[in-house]
Parts: sequence; C-alpha cells; structure tokens
Amino acid sequence: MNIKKLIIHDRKPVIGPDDLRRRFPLSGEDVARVAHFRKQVADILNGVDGRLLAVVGPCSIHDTRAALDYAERLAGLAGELEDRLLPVMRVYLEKPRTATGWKGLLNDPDLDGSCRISKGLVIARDLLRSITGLGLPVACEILSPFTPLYLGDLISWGAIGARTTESQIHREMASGLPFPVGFKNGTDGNLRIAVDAVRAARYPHRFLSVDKNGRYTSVMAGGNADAHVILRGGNGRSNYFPEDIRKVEEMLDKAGLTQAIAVDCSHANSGGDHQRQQEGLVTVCRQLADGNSSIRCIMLESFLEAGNQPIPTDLSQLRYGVSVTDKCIDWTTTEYLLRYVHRTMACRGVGMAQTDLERAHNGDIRCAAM
Ligand SMILES: O=C[C@H](O)[C@H](O)COP(=O)(O)O
Ligand SMILES: C=C(OP(=O)(O)O)C(=O)O
Repeated sequence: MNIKKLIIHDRKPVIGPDDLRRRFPLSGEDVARVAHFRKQVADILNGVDGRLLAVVGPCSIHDTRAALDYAERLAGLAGELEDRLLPVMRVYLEKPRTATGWKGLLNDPDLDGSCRISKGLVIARDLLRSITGLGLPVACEILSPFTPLYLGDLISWGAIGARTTESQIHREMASGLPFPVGFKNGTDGNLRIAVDAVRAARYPHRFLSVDKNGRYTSVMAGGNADAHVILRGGNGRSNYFPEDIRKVEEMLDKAGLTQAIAVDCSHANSGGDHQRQQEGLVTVCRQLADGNSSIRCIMLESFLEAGNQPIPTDLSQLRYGVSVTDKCIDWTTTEYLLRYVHRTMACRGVGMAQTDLERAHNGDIRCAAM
C-alpha cells in the first residue's frame, strides 16, 4: 500500500447521536430546565429581562472532576446573584486552534493525541447532564456541525468562534439551533463579519446535513431569532470602549438587528493576559451604570486556579483546576468580579458611585489572586 497517496489514513466508527442520547437520556425535569434556561437567555438578549448574562468558565474542559467542582461553586453563587445576573457556565469541549494544538475534550479526551472521539462524546454528554442537574445553564462553542446532534439538547447558549464566524456552514447551522448563538468578531477585529453572520443566522436556510440516525438529509432551518454579536477584540486592540459599542450599535441598527451585544473580556480584549480581563469588565460596568442598554452579556475565562499550564507528557503532573489552553482568572477573583457586576447592575442607568468604579479601575479594589 502506498501510504503517501492516501489522504484519509484511517476510519473508525463512532457512537451515533441517537445511541449516545439513549445512553444518557434527559429526565423530564432536565428538559424543562433547559427550556427555561433558553427562554431566560433569549429574554435577556432581547431586553425583555433586564438582567445581564454572564458566560463564565474555563477556556476548555479537560478534567471533568475539576469542571464539576467549578460548576458546584458557580451554581451556589448563581443562586445568590440571580436577581440581576444569569450566570451560564462555559463548558467548551471543542477548541479551534490558530494552527495546531490540543483540540479539546471531544476530540482528544485522554490529552495524549489518541483522539478517542467516541469516549470524548460519552464523557461530554455525561458532564453536560450533570451540570444541568445542578441547575446551571451550559454554554458551548460549536465547532463541528455534528456536535449539536450529540449534545444540542443540553446547551442553552452557543458561540461561533472568531475563526469560524465567516463560515457559511456555521451560519447555516446556527440558523437551525434551538438556543441563542453569539458570533465573535474576527481575530483581526473585523466587526462586519460578525454582523453579517448574525444577519445570515437569523435567516432561514436549506442545507445538506445529517440526522440523528446518521442519514444524509436536506434540512430547512427556520432562522435563529436570538443570534447576536460578541466583541472579543483583535489586531492588538480591545473593542469594549464606548466608541466601539456605539459603532456596533450603529451597524446593528443599519442592519435592522436587535441591539444585543456580548462583550468577551478575554482573548484579544485582554491581550491574552487573564489578569487584564477585569479592565474590560470595569469599562463595561461603567457603561452599564451610565445607562447603556445594548450590552446584555459579558464573558470571562475563569477556572479554579489562575493561569494555564502546558499539557505534560506525564499527565500525573497536571495541576488540578488549571487551564490547559488560555490563561484563566481563579475562582476567588471570579467570585469577586461577578459580585462587582451584580452591584453594578443595581445601578444600571442610574450611575454608580464614581469612586467605586475609579478604585476598581485603578486596581485599588484588589482581587485575591492579583
Ligand atoms: O480560546 C482559546 C484559544 O484562544 C483559541 O483556541 C486559539 O488558540 P491558539 O491560538 O493557542 O491555537
Ligand atoms: C476560542 C475562543 O474565542 P475566540 O473565537 O474569540 O478566539 C474561545 O472563546 O474559547
């Protein structure tokens, strides 16, 4: 056999979506929970519910024990803050890479390049079900168009990443997803592609797809009425300042789209430095206090411990609760910042004590890990 001529070197069967769903079915209570979460998320994005969405959690999931530990803490805090915030846990199972690197738990659950995708799907569904059982809505980035067949019934908010916002396949997919989907601006800061993506995803589409039994189908998706933009910065520049927000509002207005903006305080908005996520958050809080009503969601990359770590060859060397992808803020800082946003929301539109904001801006309000 001439290996060089082969493009596909190997094929392995994987568990089917129906089999996985049968193995990890949702209880009637879970189905009702997810429906309730989705409605709350959509109501916030549409300005019907005046709270703020807070999509927080690790850059990626690699250890389900640590993920559940985090989820339990967040669920506890969510109960305290729910009058003004709706925390949704980032449970990111697929990682889009700039070039190469570990592509997430779904692709390589053993973190060793063995890429046991069936195992990844099983672990992921079990985890999403457990987090839902804690009463916490789940947020995922959807990278593979096949993933929603396996996990879509457990997701309450979805993201299309900066590297895929311009992809027609992802826009079509979002048009048929039963939960609100945010589109990131491009890695170079391009906002136009995110606004175009929202327009496209809100529109009905017919496209080639696969059903839960693995049959090829031509599907008609009705359009996602809750698609929105996510600002994540780019090209060495943050895009959460009032002038950036005004620019997006104008673009949304011209396109006849709902004024719903999510601000991701991480990624290029923090220059890849987890400790700088609070700069974006405080700038957003100032705008909320000043009466901004288009920012309806904030995002933070946060885990149990601060920073990140490379994936070691000897996995016993992995540090518990530390990200293996982007750097995250730790739990203590996360709790502090969410309480800060919660306090801000009490002052939304009526102005917040300038001193409080200024002190936070100057770093005088210290976060435990800083
Ligand atoms: O969110 C995580 C990363 O920013 C994204 O997956 C790109 O990572 P990379 O540039 O390290 O490949
Ligand atoms: C990859 C991510 O973000 P972005 O697409 O903005 O780089 C992410 O949120 O994990």
